[in-house]
Amino acid sequence: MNQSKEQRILNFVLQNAVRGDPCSVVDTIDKYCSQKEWAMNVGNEKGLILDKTVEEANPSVALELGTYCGYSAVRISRLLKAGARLLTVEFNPEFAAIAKQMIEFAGVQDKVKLLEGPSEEIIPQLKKKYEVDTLDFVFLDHWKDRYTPDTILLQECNLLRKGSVLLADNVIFPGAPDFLNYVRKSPHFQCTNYPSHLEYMQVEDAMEKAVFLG
Ligand SMILES: O=C(NCCc1nnc(-c2ccc3[nH]cnc3c2)[nH]1)c1cc(-c2ccc(F)cc2)cc(O)c1O
Ligand SMILES: [Mg+2]
Repeated sequence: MNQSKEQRILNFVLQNAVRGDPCSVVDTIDKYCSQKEWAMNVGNEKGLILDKTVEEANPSVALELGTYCGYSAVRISRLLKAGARLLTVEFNPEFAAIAKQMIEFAGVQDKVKLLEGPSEEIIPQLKKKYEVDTLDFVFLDHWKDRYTPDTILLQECNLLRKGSVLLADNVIFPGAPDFLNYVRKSPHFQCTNYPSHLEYMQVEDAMEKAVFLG
């Protein structure tokens, strides 16, 4: 049975990155995906925007929607203060299995909890089952048509507080036009756009930051 692209990415990391070193895992994935096979990791250019936004928010509890191979889970968790945690949601069991190994190899498993299932099922469980009060930071990088319904669901579940930071990937390509419309028109969000490029390509993309105003 031939390997999946995601398995090839993981194998390249296991053979070329430094175990327990999140930066080397991130750099090794970027090396593979820019030189060998494109993959939908946030990448290094948008990754720097992600880094700055996480550092500014300095979250105690962060949520990621769309784990994929775990690139941004490793990237985010390497910046978390002691005791802070990242919950990351992945729908696809094959991706989740790869991400779990990627997270463990990077040595960030104590900061990251990987939740398998659809976001619309997991978000309503965060308070009771995963002991979340409110979320300080949310990275939206899952199916682009889920950004808006899940942003509404987060509010309905009282998971956002004044100052909660949402950061959305791919608002230009593949695009999340309804999400941009929703947060920019809502009186409950203060939005900032960060023009960038699609990971490993010269195609225009952007990230959108939406701070919840309560
Ligand atoms: O689809 C993307 N990302 C989503 C993966 C995912 N990984 N997990 C989920 C999930 C997780 C819980 C969910 N709950 C309900 N749906 C769910 C979906 N979705 C994506 C696609 C591209 C892309 C660009 C150019 C192309 F030519 C083709 C593709 C670029 C990107 O940066 C992306 O992020
Ligand atoms: Mg993305």
